[in-house]
Amino acid sequence: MAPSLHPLVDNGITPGSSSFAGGKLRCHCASDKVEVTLSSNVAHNHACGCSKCWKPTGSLFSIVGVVPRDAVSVTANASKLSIVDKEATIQRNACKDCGVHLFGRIEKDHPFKGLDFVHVELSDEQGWQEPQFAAFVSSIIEQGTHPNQMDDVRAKFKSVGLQTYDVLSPPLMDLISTFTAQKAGHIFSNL
Ligand SMILES: N[C@@H](CCC(=O)N[C@@H](CSCO)C(=O)NCC(=O)O)C(=O)O
Ligand SMILES: [Zn+2]
Ligand SMILES: [Zn+2]
Repeated sequence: MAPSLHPLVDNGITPGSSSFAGGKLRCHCASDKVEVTLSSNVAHNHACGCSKCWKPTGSLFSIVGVVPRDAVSVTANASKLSIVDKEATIQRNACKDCGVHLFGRIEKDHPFKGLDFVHVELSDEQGWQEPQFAAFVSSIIEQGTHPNQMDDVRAKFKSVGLQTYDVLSPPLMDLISTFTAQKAGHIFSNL
């Protein structure tokens, strides 16, 4: 049987709703769940194959999107949260008991500072933006996927309509490079 890419991808993509304005994320604990309330839908939602993003058990990919950090509030059991790696660019706040990542925040100077990374599958509401692309696809090899499986993985994403990238999508790569160029003194009008 083919390995699961992610439950939100394996059987085809369900479109989200453009009028959806957010909802609640909850960790996997049986009781005293950490709850995070989002007052916005996500953007740039994507499958991520990197080793750092939280994935459900048995899945090769995470599904992760961004929301403005002002749209994120911890509304229950905040004391169970702990930062996985304080040195990482994205400080992933995980539940100490079940390990689920509730939100990832960037504190350092970075093109994505101001955006928090979240996993919409932690919500039981419908309407979240559907995955738009697959990122860091080759990174799954670093976690043990055999290189000869990569054609199948990329073909599966293609079959559900998702483009694959080995870093991020072109719009996000352009944002990163624009930030780097501005730091170097380039001035772009009409951005
Ligand atoms: N091959 C590495 C890649 C790790 C990586 O750079 N991950 C990206 C994407 S996370 C969501 O798209 C990143 O921005 N990381 C910053 C951070 O995690 O702090 C691997 O697989 O580990
Ligand atoms: Zn938990
Ligand atoms: Zn990732």
